[in-house]
Amino acid sequence: MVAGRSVLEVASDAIDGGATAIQLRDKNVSTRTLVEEGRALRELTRKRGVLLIVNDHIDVALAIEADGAHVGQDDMPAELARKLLGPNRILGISAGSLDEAVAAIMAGADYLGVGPIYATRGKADAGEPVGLSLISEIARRYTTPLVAIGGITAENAGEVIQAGATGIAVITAVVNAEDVSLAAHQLARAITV
Ligand SMILES: Cc1ncc(COP(=O)(O)OP(=O)(O)O)c(N)n1
Ligand SMILES: Cc1nc(C(=O)O)sc1CCOP(=O)(O)O
Ligand SMILES: [Mg+2]
Repeated sequence: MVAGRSVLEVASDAIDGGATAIQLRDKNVSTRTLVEEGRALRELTRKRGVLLIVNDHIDVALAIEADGAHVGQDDMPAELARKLLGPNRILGISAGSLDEAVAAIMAGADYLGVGPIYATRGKADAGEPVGLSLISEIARRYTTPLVAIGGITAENAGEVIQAGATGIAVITAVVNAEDVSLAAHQLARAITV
């Protein structure tokens, strides 16, 4: 459940609003439950033609035939994640510094999750905001797609894209919204150039 709504309902409404990828990120459930959520999301995302990425759990990503997985600096090492996922699934890797970005690109990241851009309530251990300059710095040097994350709203999403991000990843501004579909729509509009 997310803010009183099922994971499936939130994802479906977000897709209605324009989300092009859904990340299954649930820190508080058993692997069994994660697989159940993942299977339901796989069916939904296939039907709706959007990507499904599993956070942290490469085994679950493979088990539910997700499009890919996302790992951070404390998760499965990137090289092993790539090996386990194979060449065809999407591998996203978190980067909170230029050094981490370079290492992730060398390890075979298909995209980088760069953040936290702004202060966030979506991740307790996210650390201090890195700001837009890290996005610009990575974008100047590399062509790997950059997904900006952390404190992103419809109000600041435009400047994040202007700085060089390819896309945005959002929790609070979507899942806590009264109207999830409208919130996703406003975010999608804010990043449409
Ligand atoms: C798109 C995207 N970017 C970054 C993260 C964060 O991953 P991580 O640092 O492993 O932190 P947790 O999400 O696992 O708490 C992400 N999930 N997605
Ligand atoms: C899951 C996550 N990862 C981050 C990072 O910096 O890697 S920030 C974050 C939380 C994003 O939530 P919100 O959209 O509510 O700020
Ligand atoms: Mg992680």
